Amino acid sequence: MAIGTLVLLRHGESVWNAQNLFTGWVDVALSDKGVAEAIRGGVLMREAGLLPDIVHTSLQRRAITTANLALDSADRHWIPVKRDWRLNERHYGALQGKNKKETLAQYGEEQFMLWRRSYDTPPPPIDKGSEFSQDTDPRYAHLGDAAPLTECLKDVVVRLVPYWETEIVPDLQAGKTVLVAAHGNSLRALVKHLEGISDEAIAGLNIPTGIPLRYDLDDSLKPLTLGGQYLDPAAAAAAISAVANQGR
Ligand SMILES: O=C(O)[C@@H](CO)OP(=O)(O)O
Repeated sequence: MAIGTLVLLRHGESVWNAQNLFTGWVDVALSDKGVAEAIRGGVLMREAGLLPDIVHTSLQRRAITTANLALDSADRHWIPVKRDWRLNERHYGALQGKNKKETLAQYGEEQFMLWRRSYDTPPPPIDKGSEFSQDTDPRYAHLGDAAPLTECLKDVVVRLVPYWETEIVPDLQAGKTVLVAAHGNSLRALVKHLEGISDEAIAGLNIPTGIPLRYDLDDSLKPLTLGGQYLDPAAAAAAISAVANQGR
């Protein structure tokens, strides 16, 4: 059977995206704009005839709500769903809850970009028990000491690729159209793996909120079109530069 189609969807704008705060594992809701983006994402899928057979989401509200809204407007609200922490946003450590602009002003451009976009420099770990820590969150209790207190993108690749291989690839190999509703950095990690992007070049890749990104794959799961295809390329281009310039 031919390999199925992969559709990546970053959640719609969250209330913390709107306030320019580092978010990571903090479970914030979509903003009104994010709700509209999610609904439109589903309309774009429906108009493109790209109808998911199964959806994979993180354990975070902004991705789950986005998937629900998008699938509802695509009339695919009834498909099976799998959720896993491995699709979560990168844990942003002690930066969670901090304003990006203030962090840039306090630490300078080099440190700020090292924390945001370097492949292997994690922010300082979050203190357990602090306001924006998830160490007592029941949805991560099964992780025990393996629950991260901070992550760099490399850490996300390490936890995400096994989920890709064991849970998502079999769905694609069964010929399904697979929607992955996740986050800016977990999707950057997945695209890095899919396209074999170098540790340096991945710093320049940003993913916009709420615009489905289609990947057609060959038999060895390599993308037929590098970069995939956004269902609204003009909106994606504008939103990508806005993500890149956050903090400024
Ligand atoms: O704050 C976050 O969790 C992420 C995504 O919104 O931010 P950034 O793009 O700065 O990695």
